[in-house]
Amino acid sequence: MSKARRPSEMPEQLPDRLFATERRPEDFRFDASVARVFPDMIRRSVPGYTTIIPMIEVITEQYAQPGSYCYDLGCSLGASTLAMRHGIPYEDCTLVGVDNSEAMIERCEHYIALDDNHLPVTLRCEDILATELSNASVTTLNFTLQFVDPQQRASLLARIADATRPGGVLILSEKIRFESDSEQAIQTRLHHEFKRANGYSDLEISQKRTAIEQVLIPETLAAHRARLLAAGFDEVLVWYQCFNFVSMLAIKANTSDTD
Ligand SMILES: Nc1ncnc2c1ncn2[C@@H]1O[C@H](C[S@+](CC[C@H]([NH3+])C(=O)[O-])CC(=O)[O-])[C@@H](O)[C@H]1O
Ligand SMILES: O=C(O)C(=O)Cc1ccccc1
Repeated sequence: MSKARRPSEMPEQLPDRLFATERRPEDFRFDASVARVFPDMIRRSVPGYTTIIPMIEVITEQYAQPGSYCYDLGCSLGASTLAMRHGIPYEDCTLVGVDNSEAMIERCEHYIALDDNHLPVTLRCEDILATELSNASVTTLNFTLQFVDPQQRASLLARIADATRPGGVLILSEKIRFESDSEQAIQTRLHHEFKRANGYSDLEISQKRTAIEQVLIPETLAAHRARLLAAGFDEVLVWYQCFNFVSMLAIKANTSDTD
């Protein structure tokens, strides 16, 4: 007899209890245990995530160009990829999602297949530092650059800017740090209060903090801005901020604007 399947092959999603009991300190990794709880984890941990995702659709609709590539770098389970898919108004655009976690990409394939929009999506299980980029109109790094080795960030952004057409954009969402120690302390406390309001205990907050310390390296808004401009973008603006989480839009001017 054939095995009963969950409706439409929906991957199993669990609540995030990864840090609820005492565990030995180990660096955070995007493995299968994180992939299983990821939708719950990111929604309860990142202030503004549930607003940023639908806005990625709005921004993509504004900046996608016919016959271009749209990239979602660090696509995880495809929330930002699907937002881009729904925003792209041209059938001849190519949408590419890239993530180097096999567990994420495997589940992402299921979510893409369940979605009601049928623009083809190519998923690459690759390092975004090595993935090929060209002819881009919209590229998204939705909370991914923060996990890249700081030494590698400038060359990645330069590669993205080089691959971006005139009038194209990079949507860059990041956890940031602040130059002022007092602002850093206040914004961090507010972020932790947000997590507490979403049901995380002090133990979960403190163990997760230790686990991400060496792998999620936040930078200041000024550092992001300067590096995006040096990489070849012409304008950088913040379109969203909640506590220490921001989303920026880096724009390549239209050639007609710069003449
Ligand atoms: N060098 C790398 N190459 C490829 N993938 C990478 C790399 N470094 C990290 N990743 C991947 O980047 C993703 C970051 S999560 C993105 C959320 C998604 N954008 C969303 O809108 O839901 C953000 C977060 O967890 O805070 C993970 O899936 C990593 O495997
Ligand atoms: O949970 C946190 O404290 C964060 O800073 C955000 C986060 C979300 C998902 C994976 C790693 C970090």
